Amino acid sequence: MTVRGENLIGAQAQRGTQAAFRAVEAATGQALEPEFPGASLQDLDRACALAEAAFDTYRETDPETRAAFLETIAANILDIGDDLVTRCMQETGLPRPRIEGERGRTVGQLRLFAGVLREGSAFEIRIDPALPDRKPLPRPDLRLRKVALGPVAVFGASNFPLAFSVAGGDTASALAAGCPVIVKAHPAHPGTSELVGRAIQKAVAASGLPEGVFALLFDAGQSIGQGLVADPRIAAVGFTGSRRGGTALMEIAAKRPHPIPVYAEMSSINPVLLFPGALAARGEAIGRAFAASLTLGAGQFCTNPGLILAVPGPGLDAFLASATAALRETPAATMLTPGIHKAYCEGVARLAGHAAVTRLAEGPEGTATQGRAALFATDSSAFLAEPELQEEMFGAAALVVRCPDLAAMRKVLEHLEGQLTASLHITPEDHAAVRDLLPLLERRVGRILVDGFGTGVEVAHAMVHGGPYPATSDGRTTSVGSLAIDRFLRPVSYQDLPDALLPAALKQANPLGLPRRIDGVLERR
Ligand SMILES: NC(=O)C1=CN([C@@H]2O[C@H](COP(=O)(O)OP(=O)(O)OC[C@H]3O[C@@H](n4cnc5c(N)ncnc54)[C@H](O)[C@@H]3O)[C@@H](O)[C@H]2O)C=CC1
Ligand SMILES: O=C(O)CCC(=O)C(=O)O
Repeated sequence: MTVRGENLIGAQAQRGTQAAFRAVEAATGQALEPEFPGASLQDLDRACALAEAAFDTYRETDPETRAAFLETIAANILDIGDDLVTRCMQETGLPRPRIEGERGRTVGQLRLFAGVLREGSAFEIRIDPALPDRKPLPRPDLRLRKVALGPVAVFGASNFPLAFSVAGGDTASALAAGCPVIVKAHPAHPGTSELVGRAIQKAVAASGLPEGVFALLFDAGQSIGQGLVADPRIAAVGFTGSRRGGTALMEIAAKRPHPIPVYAEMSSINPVLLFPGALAARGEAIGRAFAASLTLGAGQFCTNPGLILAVPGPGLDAFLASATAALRETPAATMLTPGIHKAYCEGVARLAGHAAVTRLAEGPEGTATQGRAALFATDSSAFLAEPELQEEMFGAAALVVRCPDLAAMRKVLEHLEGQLTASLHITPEDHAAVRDLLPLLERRVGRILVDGFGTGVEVAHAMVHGGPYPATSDGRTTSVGSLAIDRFLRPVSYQDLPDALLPAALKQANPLGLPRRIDGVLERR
Protein backbone atom coordinates (compact mmCIF):
# COMPACT_ATOMS: atom_id res chain seq x y z
CA MET A 1 0.00 0.00 0.00
CA THR A 2 1.37 3.42 -0.95
CA VAL A 3 1.68 6.32 1.45
CA ARG A 4 0.36 9.44 -0.31
CA GLY A 5 0.47 12.15 2.33
CA GLU A 6 -3.30 12.58 2.43
CA ASN A 7 -5.73 13.49 5.19
CA LEU A 8 -8.60 11.04 5.51
CA ILE A 9 -11.88 12.83 6.02
CA GLY A 10 -15.05 10.81 5.73
CA ALA A 11 -14.86 8.67 2.61
CA GLN A 12 -12.30 10.98 1.02
CA ALA A 13 -8.51 11.07 0.98
CA GLN A 14 -7.16 14.48 0.15
CA ARG A 15 -3.90 16.39 0.39
CA GLY A 16 -3.91 19.23 2.86
CA THR A 17 -3.31 22.82 1.87
CA GLN A 18 -1.25 24.01 4.84
CA ALA A 19 2.47 23.82 5.70
CA ALA A 20 3.90 20.41 4.84
CA PHE A 21 6.21 18.16 6.81
CA ARG A 22 7.93 14.89 6.13
CA ALA A 23 8.66 11.90 8.31
CA VAL A 24 12.24 11.56 9.48
CA GLU A 25 14.02 8.23 9.25
CA ALA A 26 14.84 7.66 12.91
CA ALA A 27 18.18 5.92 12.34
CA THR A 28 19.65 8.41 9.87
CA GLY A 29 17.79 11.67 10.45
CA GLN A 30 17.00 11.78 6.69
CA ALA A 31 13.62 13.08 5.54
CA LEU A 32 11.36 10.44 3.97
CA GLU A 33 8.89 10.77 1.10
CA PRO A 34 6.15 11.84 0.68
CA GLU A 35 5.31 15.28 2.00
CA PHE A 36 2.37 15.59 4.34
CA PRO A 37 0.70 18.95 3.71
CA GLY A 38 -1.22 19.93 6.83
CA ALA A 39 -4.99 19.97 7.15
CA SER A 40 -6.70 23.36 7.10
CA LEU A 41 -9.21 24.65 9.63
CA GLN A 42 -11.86 23.98 6.96
CA ASP A 43 -10.73 20.33 6.86
CA LEU A 44 -11.01 20.20 10.63
CA ASP A 45 -14.49 21.70 10.47
CA ARG A 46 -15.55 19.14 7.88
CA ALA A 47 -14.19 16.22 9.91
CA CYS A 48 -16.04 17.47 13.00
CA ALA A 49 -19.28 18.06 11.06
CA LEU A 50 -19.15 14.53 9.61
CA ALA A 51 -18.38 13.04 13.03
CA GLU A 52 -21.29 14.91 14.57
CA ALA A 53 -23.58 13.80 11.73
CA ALA A 54 -22.46 10.18 12.16
CA PHE A 55 -22.77 10.11 15.93
CA ASP A 56 -26.46 9.35 16.49
CA THR A 57 -26.52 6.60 13.88
CA TYR A 58 -23.22 5.08 14.93
CA ARG A 59 -23.87 5.04 18.64
CA GLU A 60 -27.14 3.17 18.14
CA THR A 61 -25.64 0.47 15.95
CA ASP A 62 -26.07 -2.81 17.77
CA PRO A 63 -23.06 -4.21 19.62
CA GLU A 64 -22.59 -6.99 17.05
CA THR A 65 -22.26 -4.45 14.20
CA ARG A 66 -19.58 -2.54 16.08
CA ALA A 67 -17.81 -5.76 17.09
CA ALA A 68 -17.65 -6.89 13.47
CA PHE A 69 -16.43 -3.41 12.46
CA LEU A 70 -13.54 -3.60 14.96
CA GLU A 71 -12.64 -7.05 13.67
CA THR A 72 -12.66 -5.73 10.10
CA ILE A 73 -10.24 -2.97 11.11
CA ALA A 74 -7.97 -5.62 12.64
CA ALA A 75 -8.09 -7.75 9.49
CA ASN A 76 -7.41 -4.72 7.28
CA ILE A 77 -4.36 -3.78 9.35
CA LEU A 78 -2.95 -7.29 8.95
CA ASP A 79 -3.74 -7.13 5.21
CA ILE A 80 -1.39 -4.17 4.77
CA GLY A 81 1.36 -6.72 5.34
CA ASP A 82 5.02 -5.86 5.34
CA ASP A 83 4.55 -2.33 3.95
CA LEU A 84 3.26 -1.33 7.36
CA VAL A 85 6.10 -2.99 9.24
CA THR A 86 8.86 -1.52 7.08
CA ARG A 87 7.42 2.00 7.04
CA CYS A 88 6.96 1.86 10.80
CA MET A 89 10.54 0.62 11.33
CA GLN A 90 11.88 3.46 9.19
CA GLU A 91 9.88 6.12 10.97
CA THR A 92 10.52 4.96 14.53
CA GLY A 93 13.84 3.11 14.50
CA LEU A 94 12.14 0.30 16.42
CA PRO A 95 13.23 -3.19 15.37
CA ARG A 96 11.08 -5.58 13.33
CA PRO A 97 10.18 -8.00 16.16
CA ARG A 98 8.97 -5.10 18.27
CA ILE A 99 6.82 -3.70 15.44
CA GLU A 100 5.41 -7.11 14.58
CA GLY A 101 4.67 -7.73 18.25
CA GLU A 102 3.02 -4.35 18.56
CA ARG A 103 0.90 -5.03 15.49
CA GLY A 104 -0.27 -8.24 17.17
CA ARG A 105 -1.10 -6.29 20.30
CA THR A 106 -3.03 -3.71 18.25
CA VAL A 107 -5.22 -6.23 16.45
CA GLY A 108 -5.61 -8.19 19.69
CA GLN A 109 -6.84 -5.03 21.36
CA LEU A 110 -9.42 -4.40 18.63
CA ARG A 111 -10.62 -7.98 18.99
CA LEU A 112 -10.75 -7.66 22.77
CA PHE A 113 -13.19 -4.77 22.41
CA ALA A 114 -15.24 -6.81 19.93
CA GLY A 115 -15.55 -9.36 22.73
CA VAL A 116 -16.46 -6.63 25.22
CA LEU A 117 -19.30 -5.54 22.93
CA ARG A 118 -20.63 -9.07 22.51
CA GLU A 119 -20.48 -9.69 26.26
CA GLY A 120 -22.31 -6.42 26.90
CA SER A 121 -21.75 -5.65 30.59
CA ALA A 122 -19.91 -2.41 29.72
CA PHE A 123 -23.31 -0.84 29.07
CA GLU A 124 -24.26 -1.46 32.74
CA ILE A 125 -27.93 -2.19 32.11
CA ARG A 126 -29.85 -1.70 35.37
CA ILE A 127 -33.59 -2.04 35.75
CA ASP A 128 -35.52 -1.15 38.89
CA PRO A 129 -39.07 -2.23 37.98
CA ALA A 130 -41.95 -0.03 39.06
CA LEU A 131 -43.49 -0.71 42.49
CA PRO A 132 -46.94 0.82 42.07
CA ASP A 133 -48.12 -0.41 45.48
CA ARG A 134 -45.14 0.83 47.47
CA LYS A 135 -46.14 2.97 50.48
CA PRO A 136 -46.07 5.81 51.16
CA LEU A 137 -45.17 6.47 47.51
CA PRO A 138 -45.07 4.22 44.48
CA ARG A 139 -41.67 3.68 42.83
CA PRO A 140 -41.37 4.57 39.16
CA ASP A 141 -39.89 2.19 36.59
CA LEU A 142 -36.21 3.14 36.28
CA ARG A 143 -33.85 1.88 33.61
CA LEU A 144 -30.21 2.85 33.15
CA ARG A 145 -27.79 2.28 30.35
CA LYS A 146 -24.51 3.85 29.38
CA VAL A 147 -24.42 5.81 26.14
CA ALA A 148 -21.54 7.07 24.04
CA LEU A 149 -20.18 10.53 24.91
CA GLY A 150 -19.81 11.89 21.37
CA PRO A 151 -17.00 12.36 18.86
CA VAL A 152 -13.56 11.77 20.41
CA ALA A 153 -10.25 13.42 19.47
CA VAL A 154 -7.28 11.05 19.72
CA PHE A 155 -3.61 12.07 19.96
CA GLY A 156 -1.49 8.95 19.51
CA ALA A 157 1.85 8.31 21.18
CA SER A 158 5.20 8.57 19.42
CA ASN A 159 6.58 5.53 21.25
CA PHE A 160 3.86 3.04 20.35
CA PRO A 161 3.18 3.82 16.68
CA LEU A 162 0.56 1.09 16.40
CA ALA A 163 -0.80 0.07 19.81
CA PHE A 164 -1.15 3.65 21.13
CA SER A 165 -1.70 5.45 17.85
CA VAL A 166 -4.24 5.68 15.01
CA ALA A 167 -5.92 2.30 15.71
CA GLY A 168 -4.57 2.03 19.25
CA GLY A 169 -6.29 1.64 22.58
CA ASP A 170 -7.95 5.07 22.65
CA THR A 171 -9.43 4.64 19.17
CA ALA A 172 -10.50 1.04 19.79
CA SER A 173 -12.22 1.86 23.09
CA ALA A 174 -13.92 4.99 21.73
CA LEU A 175 -15.19 3.20 18.62
CA ALA A 176 -16.40 0.31 20.80
CA ALA A 177 -18.29 2.78 23.01
CA GLY A 178 -20.04 4.18 19.94
CA CYS A 179 -18.02 7.37 19.52
CA PRO A 180 -16.75 8.58 16.13
CA VAL A 181 -12.99 9.25 16.28
CA ILE A 182 -10.87 12.01 14.77
CA VAL A 183 -7.15 11.29 15.07
CA LYS A 184 -4.53 14.03 14.97
CA ALA A 185 -1.62 12.05 13.53
CA HIS A 186 1.63 12.04 15.48
CA PRO A 187 4.23 13.79 13.30
CA ALA A 188 6.84 11.17 14.23
CA HIS A 189 5.13 8.42 12.18
CA PRO A 190 2.83 9.99 9.58
CA GLY A 191 3.25 7.23 6.98
CA THR A 192 2.38 4.53 9.52
CA SER A 193 -0.59 6.67 10.55
CA GLU A 194 -1.87 7.01 7.00
CA LEU A 195 -1.59 3.28 6.30
CA VAL A 196 -3.51 2.39 9.45
CA GLY A 197 -5.98 5.22 8.86
CA ARG A 198 -6.78 3.81 5.42
CA ALA A 199 -7.41 0.41 7.01
CA ILE A 200 -10.00 2.03 9.29
CA GLN A 201 -11.51 4.12 6.49
CA LYS A 202 -11.94 0.96 4.39
CA ALA A 203 -13.58 -0.83 7.31
CA VAL A 204 -16.05 2.03 7.81
CA ALA A 205 -17.18 1.72 4.17
CA ALA A 206 -17.24 -2.09 4.17
CA SER A 207 -19.33 -2.11 7.35
CA GLY A 208 -21.91 0.28 5.87
CA LEU A 209 -21.30 2.84 8.61
CA PRO A 210 -21.63 6.62 8.21
CA GLU A 211 -18.44 8.07 6.74
CA GLY A 212 -17.91 10.44 9.66
CA VAL A 213 -17.10 7.58 12.04
CA PHE A 214 -13.39 8.14 11.43
CA ALA A 215 -11.01 10.86 10.25
CA LEU A 216 -7.25 11.35 10.28
CA LEU A 217 -5.67 14.79 10.12
CA PHE A 218 -2.03 15.81 9.66
CA ASP A 219 -0.49 19.02 10.89
CA ALA A 220 3.06 20.35 10.93
CA GLY A 221 2.16 22.51 13.94
CA GLN A 222 -0.38 22.47 16.73
CA SER A 223 -3.36 24.43 15.44
CA ILE A 224 -5.33 21.36 14.27
CA GLY A 225 -4.83 19.59 17.59
CA GLN A 226 -5.79 22.66 19.56
CA GLY A 227 -8.73 23.39 17.26
CA LEU A 228 -9.98 19.83 17.69
CA VAL A 229 -9.95 20.00 21.48
CA ALA A 230 -11.71 23.37 21.39
CA ASP A 231 -14.35 22.31 18.86
CA PRO A 232 -17.82 22.12 20.44
CA ARG A 233 -18.58 18.92 18.54
CA ILE A 234 -15.74 17.06 20.26
CA ALA A 235 -16.89 15.41 23.48
CA ALA A 236 -13.68 13.86 24.88
CA VAL A 237 -9.94 13.60 24.23
CA GLY A 238 -7.52 10.68 24.44
CA PHE A 239 -3.83 11.60 24.58
CA THR A 240 -0.49 9.89 25.23
CA GLY A 241 2.64 12.00 25.30
CA SER A 242 4.45 14.69 27.24
CA ARG A 243 3.24 16.38 30.38
CA ARG A 244 3.54 19.71 28.65
CA GLY A 245 1.39 18.60 25.70
CA GLY A 246 -1.18 16.85 27.88
CA THR A 247 -1.60 19.77 30.25
CA ALA A 248 -1.86 22.24 27.33
CA LEU A 249 -4.78 20.22 25.95
CA MET A 250 -6.36 19.92 29.42
CA GLU A 251 -6.26 23.70 29.70
CA ILE A 252 -7.96 24.18 26.33
CA ALA A 253 -10.65 21.65 27.26
CA ALA A 254 -11.26 23.25 30.66
CA LYS A 255 -11.65 26.72 29.15
CA ARG A 256 -14.37 25.70 26.70
CA PRO A 257 -17.87 26.99 27.41
CA HIS A 258 -18.68 23.29 27.85
CA PRO A 259 -15.56 21.65 29.28
CA ILE A 260 -14.88 18.04 28.27
CA PRO A 261 -12.82 15.21 29.77
CA VAL A 262 -9.23 14.84 28.60
CA TYR A 263 -7.78 11.39 29.24
CA ALA A 264 -4.08 12.17 29.03
CA GLU A 265 -1.37 9.68 29.86
CA MET A 266 1.71 11.77 30.54
CA SER A 267 4.77 11.19 32.70
CA SER A 268 5.76 8.51 35.14
CA ILE A 269 9.02 7.31 36.67
CA ASN A 270 7.59 4.04 38.00
CA PRO A 271 9.28 3.36 41.35
CA VAL A 272 10.90 -0.03 41.87
CA LEU A 273 11.08 -1.05 45.52
CA LEU A 274 13.81 -3.55 46.33
CA PHE A 275 12.96 -5.07 49.71
CA PRO A 276 15.77 -6.43 51.92
CA GLY A 277 14.75 -10.11 51.71
CA ALA A 278 14.64 -10.05 47.90
CA LEU A 279 17.93 -8.18 47.63
CA ALA A 280 19.64 -10.69 49.94
CA ALA A 281 18.17 -13.67 48.07
CA ARG A 282 18.64 -12.55 44.46
CA GLY A 283 20.06 -9.03 44.17
CA GLU A 284 22.21 -9.98 41.21
CA ALA A 285 19.39 -11.51 39.17
CA ILE A 286 17.10 -8.55 39.86
CA GLY A 287 19.87 -6.22 38.66
CA ARG A 288 20.09 -8.03 35.34
CA ALA A 289 16.32 -8.07 34.86
CA PHE A 290 16.14 -4.37 35.73
CA ALA A 291 18.78 -3.47 33.11
CA ALA A 292 16.81 -5.38 30.46
CA SER A 293 13.57 -3.58 31.34
CA LEU A 294 15.27 -0.16 31.51
CA THR A 295 16.79 -0.47 28.03
CA LEU A 296 13.80 -2.06 26.27
CA GLY A 297 12.85 0.06 23.25
CA ALA A 298 15.70 2.51 24.08
CA GLY A 299 13.89 3.12 27.37
CA GLN A 300 11.07 4.89 25.57
CA PHE A 301 8.26 3.42 27.64
CA CYS A 302 6.07 5.37 29.99
CA THR A 303 6.30 2.28 32.21
CA ASN A 304 10.11 2.43 32.20
CA PRO A 305 11.62 1.72 35.66
CA GLY A 306 13.15 5.16 36.28
CA LEU A 307 13.45 5.14 40.07
CA ILE A 308 14.96 2.44 42.30
CA LEU A 309 14.46 2.57 46.05
CA ALA A 310 16.55 0.34 48.31
CA VAL A 311 18.30 0.12 51.65
CA PRO A 312 22.13 -0.14 51.26
CA GLY A 313 23.80 -3.46 52.05
CA PRO A 314 25.43 -6.41 50.28
CA GLY A 315 22.16 -7.19 48.45
CA LEU A 316 22.03 -3.71 46.91
CA ASP A 317 25.73 -3.98 46.06
CA ALA A 318 25.03 -7.20 44.17
CA PHE A 319 22.08 -5.58 42.39
CA LEU A 320 24.18 -2.57 41.36
CA ALA A 321 27.14 -4.70 40.26
CA SER A 322 25.03 -6.76 37.86
CA ALA A 323 22.86 -3.82 36.69
CA THR A 324 25.85 -1.58 35.93
CA ALA A 325 27.73 -4.42 34.20
CA ALA A 326 24.69 -5.13 31.99
CA LEU A 327 24.11 -1.45 31.20
CA ARG A 328 27.76 -0.91 30.23
CA GLU A 329 27.34 -3.66 27.65
CA THR A 330 23.94 -2.69 26.29
CA PRO A 331 24.42 -1.04 22.90
CA ALA A 332 23.05 2.47 22.44
CA ALA A 333 19.73 2.40 20.59
CA THR A 334 18.06 4.62 18.01
CA MET A 335 15.56 6.98 19.57
CA LEU A 336 12.20 7.86 18.07
CA THR A 337 12.76 11.46 17.05
CA PRO A 338 15.53 14.08 17.15
CA GLY A 339 13.43 15.98 19.72
CA ILE A 340 13.08 12.99 22.04
CA HIS A 341 16.81 12.23 21.64
CA LYS A 342 17.73 15.80 22.50
CA ALA A 343 15.41 15.88 25.52
CA TYR A 344 16.90 12.61 26.77
CA CYS A 345 20.52 13.80 26.36
CA GLU A 346 19.69 17.03 28.17
CA GLY A 347 17.97 15.14 31.00
CA VAL A 348 20.97 12.84 31.43
CA ALA A 349 23.39 15.77 31.35
CA ARG A 350 21.32 17.61 33.96
CA LEU A 351 21.43 14.65 36.28
CA ALA A 352 25.13 14.03 35.63
CA GLY A 353 25.85 17.63 36.63
CA HIS A 354 23.68 17.57 39.76
CA ALA A 355 25.71 18.04 42.94
CA ALA A 356 23.76 15.41 44.89
CA VAL A 357 23.92 12.74 42.17
CA THR A 358 26.67 10.31 41.13
CA ARG A 359 26.81 8.43 37.86
CA LEU A 360 27.12 4.67 38.39
CA ALA A 361 27.16 3.49 34.79
CA GLU A 362 26.90 4.60 31.22
CA GLY A 363 26.27 2.47 28.14
CA PRO A 364 28.56 2.44 25.10
CA GLU A 365 28.51 5.50 22.88
CA GLY A 366 26.25 5.29 19.83
CA THR A 367 25.47 7.30 16.71
CA ALA A 368 24.05 10.83 16.69
CA THR A 369 20.49 9.48 16.81
CA GLN A 370 21.07 6.89 19.52
CA GLY A 371 20.55 7.09 23.27
CA ARG A 372 22.95 5.37 25.67
CA ALA A 373 21.81 3.83 28.92
CA ALA A 374 22.70 5.57 32.18
CA LEU A 375 22.34 4.80 35.88
CA PHE A 376 22.64 7.40 38.60
CA ALA A 377 22.45 7.36 42.40
CA THR A 378 21.51 9.72 45.16
CA ASP A 379 20.26 9.38 48.73
CA SER A 380 16.78 9.81 50.08
CA SER A 381 17.40 13.12 51.85
CA ALA A 382 18.67 14.71 48.60
CA PHE A 383 15.76 13.20 46.67
CA LEU A 384 13.30 14.70 49.12
CA ALA A 385 14.97 18.10 48.94
CA GLU A 386 15.30 18.38 45.15
CA PRO A 387 11.97 18.20 43.25
CA GLU A 388 13.69 18.07 39.85
CA LEU A 389 15.07 14.61 40.72
CA GLN A 390 11.64 13.12 40.15
CA GLU A 391 11.21 14.46 36.62
CA GLU A 392 10.72 11.83 33.92
CA MET A 393 13.79 11.20 31.72
CA PHE A 394 12.23 9.62 28.66
CA GLY A 395 14.88 7.06 27.70
CA ALA A 396 17.07 4.38 29.26
CA ALA A 397 18.15 6.28 32.38
CA ALA A 398 17.27 5.62 36.01
CA LEU A 399 18.07 6.97 39.43
CA VAL A 400 18.84 4.76 42.44
CA VAL A 401 17.78 6.34 45.73
CA ARG A 402 19.58 4.90 48.74
CA CYS A 403 17.22 4.91 51.72
CA PRO A 404 18.83 4.39 55.16
CA ASP A 405 15.86 2.24 56.22
CA LEU A 406 12.31 1.28 55.23
CA ALA A 407 10.93 4.35 57.02
CA ALA A 408 12.99 6.52 54.66
CA MET A 409 11.66 4.51 51.71
CA ARG A 410 8.13 5.30 52.87
CA LYS A 411 9.00 9.01 53.06
CA VAL A 412 10.23 8.95 49.46
CA LEU A 413 6.99 7.28 48.36
CA GLU A 414 4.91 9.79 50.29
CA HIS A 415 6.77 12.55 48.45
CA LEU A 416 6.29 11.04 44.97
CA GLU A 417 3.85 12.33 42.38
CA GLY A 418 1.24 9.96 40.90
CA GLN A 419 2.68 7.05 38.93
CA LEU A 420 1.52 4.41 36.47
CA THR A 421 3.22 1.52 38.25
CA ALA A 422 5.15 0.45 41.33
CA SER A 423 7.21 -2.74 41.18
CA LEU A 424 7.99 -4.59 44.39
CA HIS A 425 10.73 -7.20 44.62
CA ILE A 426 10.05 -9.33 47.66
CA THR A 427 10.35 -12.64 49.50
CA PRO A 428 7.94 -13.94 52.16
CA GLU A 429 10.06 -12.32 54.88
CA ASP A 430 9.31 -8.92 53.30
CA HIS A 431 5.54 -9.41 53.46
CA ALA A 432 5.02 -7.49 56.70
CA ALA A 433 6.88 -4.44 55.36
CA VAL A 434 5.02 -4.65 52.04
CA ARG A 435 1.65 -4.92 53.80
CA ASP A 436 2.46 -1.68 55.63
CA LEU A 437 3.22 0.14 52.38
CA LEU A 438 0.33 -1.15 50.25
CA PRO A 439 -2.24 1.49 51.33
CA LEU A 440 0.22 4.24 50.45
CA LEU A 441 1.06 2.61 47.11
CA GLU A 442 -2.63 2.36 46.25
CA ARG A 443 -2.83 6.13 46.66
CA ARG A 444 0.15 6.79 44.44
CA VAL A 445 -0.07 4.37 41.52
CA GLY A 446 -2.43 2.63 39.10
CA ARG A 447 -0.75 -0.81 39.09
CA ILE A 448 1.20 -2.57 41.82
CA LEU A 449 3.25 -5.52 40.64
CA VAL A 450 5.51 -8.05 42.30
CA ASP A 451 8.84 -9.47 41.13
CA GLY A 452 8.68 -7.90 37.68
CA PHE A 453 8.80 -4.54 35.92
CA GLY A 454 6.00 -2.43 34.48
CA THR A 455 7.13 -2.50 30.84
CA GLY A 456 5.01 -4.65 28.55
CA VAL A 457 1.47 -3.88 29.64
CA GLU A 458 -0.90 -6.83 29.28
CA VAL A 459 -4.05 -5.93 27.34
CA ALA A 460 -6.63 -7.59 29.56
CA HIS A 461 -9.82 -7.13 31.55
CA ALA A 462 -8.13 -6.56 34.91
CA MET A 463 -5.42 -4.19 33.62
CA VAL A 464 -5.11 -0.61 34.80
CA HIS A 465 -2.79 1.57 32.75
CA GLY A 466 -3.40 4.85 34.48
CA GLY A 467 -2.66 6.49 37.76
CA PRO A 468 -3.01 9.70 39.75
CA TYR A 469 -1.83 12.98 38.21
CA PRO A 470 0.59 13.55 36.53
CA ALA A 471 0.83 9.92 35.41
CA THR A 472 -2.54 10.64 33.88
CA SER A 473 -4.94 13.55 33.95
CA ASP A 474 -7.67 11.38 35.46
CA GLY A 475 -6.64 8.49 37.68
CA ARG A 476 -10.14 7.01 37.75
CA THR A 477 -9.65 5.31 34.43
CA THR A 478 -7.34 3.16 32.34
CA SER A 479 -6.14 3.55 28.77
CA VAL A 480 -5.32 -0.16 28.34
CA GLY A 481 -7.65 -3.10 28.84
CA SER A 482 -11.38 -3.53 28.48
CA LEU A 483 -12.28 -1.05 31.22
CA ALA A 484 -10.95 1.70 28.90
CA ILE A 485 -14.34 1.78 27.17
CA ASP A 486 -15.80 3.38 30.30
CA ARG A 487 -13.97 6.65 29.58
CA PHE A 488 -16.20 7.26 26.59
CA LEU A 489 -19.56 6.33 28.09
CA ARG A 490 -21.95 8.10 30.45
CA PRO A 491 -25.05 6.84 32.23
CA VAL A 492 -28.57 7.89 31.24
CA SER A 493 -31.62 6.93 33.28
CA TYR A 494 -35.08 6.43 31.75
CA GLN A 495 -38.03 6.83 34.08
CA ASP A 496 -41.44 5.36 33.20
CA LEU A 497 -40.83 5.23 29.45
CA PRO A 498 -43.24 2.91 27.66
CA ASP A 499 -41.49 -0.15 26.25
CA ALA A 500 -42.17 1.07 22.71
CA LEU A 501 -40.08 4.18 23.39
CA LEU A 502 -37.20 2.51 25.20
CA PRO A 503 -33.90 1.87 23.39
CA ALA A 504 -33.42 -1.78 22.43
CA ALA A 505 -30.83 -2.18 25.20
CA LEU A 506 -33.48 -1.51 27.84
CA LYS A 507 -36.61 -3.12 26.41
CA GLN A 508 -38.27 -5.65 28.66
CA ALA A 509 -37.69 -8.54 26.25
CA ASN A 510 -33.95 -7.75 26.13
CA PRO A 511 -33.63 -8.16 22.34
CA LEU A 512 -29.86 -7.49 22.45
CA GLY A 513 -29.35 -10.18 25.08
CA LEU A 514 -27.39 -7.82 27.35
CA PRO A 515 -26.51 -8.74 30.93
CA ARG A 516 -28.88 -6.83 33.24
CA ARG A 517 -29.05 -5.98 36.92
CA ILE A 518 -32.69 -6.21 37.97
CA ASP A 519 -33.41 -4.57 41.30
CA GLY A 520 -29.68 -4.67 41.99
CA VAL A 521 -29.24 -8.36 41.22
CA LEU A 522 -27.43 -9.64 38.16
CA GLU A 523 -29.91 -11.61 36.04
CA ARG A 524 -29.05 -15.24 35.24
CA ARG A 525 -28.62 -15.75 31.48
N1 LIG B 1 4.57 9.20 29.28
C1 LIG B 1 4.40 8.78 28.05
O1 LIG B 1 3.62 7.89 27.78
C2 LIG B 1 5.16 9.41 26.96
C3 LIG B 1 5.89 10.55 27.22
N2 LIG B 1 6.52 11.18 26.21
C4 LIG B 1 7.27 12.41 26.54
O2 LIG B 1 6.97 13.37 25.55
C5 LIG B 1 8.17 13.90 24.98
C6 LIG B 1 7.91 14.29 23.54
O3 LIG B 1 7.31 13.21 22.89
P1 LIG B 1 6.10 13.38 21.93
O4 LIG B 1 5.59 12.05 21.61
O5 LIG B 1 6.47 14.23 20.78
O6 LIG B 1 4.98 14.07 22.86
P2 LIG B 1 4.22 15.43 22.71
O7 LIG B 1 3.40 15.60 23.93
O8 LIG B 1 5.13 16.55 22.38
O9 LIG B 1 3.24 15.22 21.46
C7 LIG B 1 2.18 14.27 21.46
C8 LIG B 1 1.10 14.73 20.49
O10 LIG B 1 0.44 15.87 21.00
C9 LIG B 1 0.55 16.97 20.12
N3 LIG B 1 0.77 18.15 20.95
C10 LIG B 1 1.76 18.31 21.87
N4 LIG B 1 1.65 19.53 22.46
C11 LIG B 1 0.57 20.13 21.92
C12 LIG B 1 -0.04 21.40 22.11
N5 LIG B 1 0.44 22.27 22.98
N6 LIG B 1 -1.12 21.70 21.37
C13 LIG B 1 -1.62 20.79 20.47
N7 LIG B 1 -1.06 19.60 20.24
C14 LIG B 1 0.01 19.25 20.95
C15 LIG B 1 1.73 16.66 19.23
O11 LIG B 1 1.62 17.29 17.98
C16 LIG B 1 1.61 15.14 19.13
O12 LIG B 1 0.66 14.80 18.15
C17 LIG B 1 9.17 12.81 25.20
O13 LIG B 1 10.47 13.27 25.20
C18 LIG B 1 8.73 12.26 26.52
O14 LIG B 1 9.29 13.05 27.54
C19 LIG B 1 6.44 10.69 24.93
C20 LIG B 1 5.74 9.55 24.63
C21 LIG B 1 5.05 8.81 25.64
O1 LIG C 1 4.72 -0.84 28.54
C1 LIG C 1 3.83 -0.92 27.70
O2 LIG C 1 3.54 -1.97 27.13
C2 LIG C 1 3.03 0.31 27.36
C3 LIG C 1 3.78 1.50 27.74
C4 LIG C 1 3.08 2.75 27.41
O3 LIG C 1 1.89 2.86 27.56
C5 LIG C 1 3.84 3.85 26.87
O4 LIG C 1 5.07 3.80 26.89
O5 LIG C 1 3.22 4.83 26.39
